[in-house]
Amino acid sequence: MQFDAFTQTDPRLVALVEALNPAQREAVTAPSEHRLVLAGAGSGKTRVLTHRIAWLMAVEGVSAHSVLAVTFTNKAANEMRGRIEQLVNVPVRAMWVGTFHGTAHKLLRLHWREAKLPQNFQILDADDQQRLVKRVLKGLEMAEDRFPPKMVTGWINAQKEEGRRPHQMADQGDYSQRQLVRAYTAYQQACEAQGLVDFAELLLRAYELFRDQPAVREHYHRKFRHVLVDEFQDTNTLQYLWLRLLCGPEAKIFAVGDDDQSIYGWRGAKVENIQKLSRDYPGIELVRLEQNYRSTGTILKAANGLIAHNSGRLGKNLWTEDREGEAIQLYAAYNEYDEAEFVVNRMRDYLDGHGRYSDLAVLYRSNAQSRVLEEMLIRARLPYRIYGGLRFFERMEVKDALAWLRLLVNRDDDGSFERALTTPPRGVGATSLEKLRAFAKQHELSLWKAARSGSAALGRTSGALGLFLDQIDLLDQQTRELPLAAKMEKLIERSGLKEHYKKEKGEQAEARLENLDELINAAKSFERPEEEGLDPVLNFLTHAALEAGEGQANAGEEAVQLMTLHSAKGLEFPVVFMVGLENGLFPSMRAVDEGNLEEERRLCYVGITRARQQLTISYAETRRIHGVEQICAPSQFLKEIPSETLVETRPRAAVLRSSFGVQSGRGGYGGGGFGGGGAPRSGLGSGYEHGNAWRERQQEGYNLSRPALSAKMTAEVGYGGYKLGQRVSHPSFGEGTILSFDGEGERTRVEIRFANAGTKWLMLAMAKLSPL
Ligand SMILES: Nc1ncnc2c1ncn2[C@@H]1O[C@H](COP(=O)(O)OP(=O)(O)OP(=O)(O)O)[C@@H](O)[C@H]1O
Ligand SMILES: [Mg+2]
Repeated sequence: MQFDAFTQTDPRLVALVEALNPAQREAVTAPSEHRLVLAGAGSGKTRVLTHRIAWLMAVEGVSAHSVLAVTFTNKAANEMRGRIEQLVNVPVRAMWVGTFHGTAHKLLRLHWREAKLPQNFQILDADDQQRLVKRVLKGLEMAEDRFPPKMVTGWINAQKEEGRRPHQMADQGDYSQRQLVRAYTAYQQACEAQGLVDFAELLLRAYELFRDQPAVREHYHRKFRHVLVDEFQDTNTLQYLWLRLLCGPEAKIFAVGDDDQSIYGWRGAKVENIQKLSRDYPGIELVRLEQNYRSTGTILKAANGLIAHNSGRLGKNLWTEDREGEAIQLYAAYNEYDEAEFVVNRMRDYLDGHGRYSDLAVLYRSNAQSRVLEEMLIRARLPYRIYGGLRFFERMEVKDALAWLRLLVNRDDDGSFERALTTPPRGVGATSLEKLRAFAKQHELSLWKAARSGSAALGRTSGALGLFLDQIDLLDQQTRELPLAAKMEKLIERSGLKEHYKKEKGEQAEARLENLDELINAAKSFERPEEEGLDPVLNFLTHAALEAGEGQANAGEEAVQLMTLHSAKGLEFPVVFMVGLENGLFPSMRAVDEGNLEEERRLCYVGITRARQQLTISYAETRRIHGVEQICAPSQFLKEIPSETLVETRPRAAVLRSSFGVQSGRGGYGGGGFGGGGAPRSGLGSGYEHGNAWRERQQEGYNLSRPALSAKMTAEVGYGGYKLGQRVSHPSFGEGTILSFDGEGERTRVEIRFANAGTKWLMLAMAKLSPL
């Protein structure tokens, strides 16, 4: 049916199609055919999908029962349902809208018998799954060091995601592979026996249900006449196979996606599914949307320019009618604290102009980056929410490591005692722990004291426990004299936590290890000399406890949003900060090593295109990694973004920043050595001014290394003749590089990274340095 006929008859339908451009309208109102909407970010794909459903219901008389819509997150599913209800003005509870996992779960609940599951089957979450795999490995006498449970779990999940069952792999591969298949078989048997279903199994079971049960398949073939999928580029092999099975001969597929936003290849997503879809449904109508409605001209130009560096794209041309808008602000921070402070200051400026907290989003590559941002947001009393994740000090691995530190400080802290005793696991089981608890309670002792009592009542437990107690005492002795960060580092190593999380493998493990490293960085920042007199360990633990309970906004409350670039997919915000654009961080070292630079570039494209009006990009010239200040090179993506869309922002000379010892060395450069300056100040960012140094540097080929840059930016300033980036020699510590200064006059302190003695703060006046 053509929309024109309706525009005159029903005002609701007028509204439905009026808010669409001709290409979108065409996609929404076209007769039912298979359709693939392939279009760039912000071109209205999700909007078209939602309107399509509303149109089908309102005009084509399609019942809510016969629609299946698959989205990427539960949140997106809820929003989509709400939007459709608004458009058609009736509740659409009967409609199936959800994620792939959610839909599979629903099907298995409804058809547990055909799926050969017990009616009350339970979902195994990632932790439970891991534990079960561990038990299975033990039963098979497969050594944990050769087959770490985390690795085996990951392997099993990957098989399931490719649709492979153990029997299909029998007698294949080398010895290790055959052992893994043996573990998969036994694990699967254990799940079946106990009525347990893990996440990957949800999808595989649902797929097999459709494959093996013609009655079920045909029922859904009759039911679902319209199957709509958002973010199609990130479907994996099994999801695609399942979609194909779900769609009967009468069903029409409506898939929307963007090959330039495929960012889950590392998790098995196959962007090739886009071509596959065209091959498997030869008559499929391809729709292209080219007008972007989200971002300003400048932001779009930056995104287009960046993504043009990828090869093998399906190609599209995205434009906007929107005004050019402000230039993208680029900020070269001295270090991560300076970067976070800058972000918070810009947020304050925006909020002063009566903007809302929820307009603001900070996007980062790695989860661990949130810590410093959180610290600054809490200080600035800006409510924030971590979208799709936990606050830094609430993350499991961070709490695990802190439990060990707490226990060193206070052996009678029962919570920390239990946590440290059981993570990493050391063979003290639940029954033994129960016995210990009972004994402690009965004698009114802490768990530590109860365990130390060596009571016979604790039975066999005492062996493993005794070892643990001795380990804690020994660690305490060994680390007593160490500075806080070194102590933390040693604890993370010696407790076995690092090894424990390493075994997990994959992106998740990587994130946990990064968080543990970040914890060492956090500890380092508590070694500040100005806080001498206060015990840094206690100070640090108090800080961690307080931050875990502060700042985060409650659900529904207005808040600034923090999230990884991956979780930002599909979302949009008026003001976006993309932080940490440094080689090694973004693009991540791992991605580059593994040849996934193009996926990283797509991730950057996703980040840029989340912004509606303002985008600020930043990188730090130095960043603490493993507690050591490292000099960073700006991300290669910065070079790939058209330079005319960027303008460099820098602190004004008058604003010598203060609060975080390590960063105020930056004070030197506001005076002017760095680049051209001279550009008019923008109305935003009152403490900052904008220059065209960036452009000049680009013209220079932008190949200055960081030390060269640092030297350049401080060329005209310095403390007592010393400059940032300068090489110096110290009578005891040897040669090093100046990283920052703090304080003034006689009280000036200098931070130096020594080649053989680590990084140290010294009083400049006393330090007996000589320039090299
Ligand atoms: N025809 C239109 N008129 C006005 N606004 C529109 C139109 N089409 C889309 N928009 C708006 O543009 C923004 C981007 O739309 P949408 O989120 O649907 O894009 P998308 O293609 O799904 O983006 P992404 O690739 O990031 O998922 C939304 O705010 C949407 O409401
Ligand atoms: Mg979308």
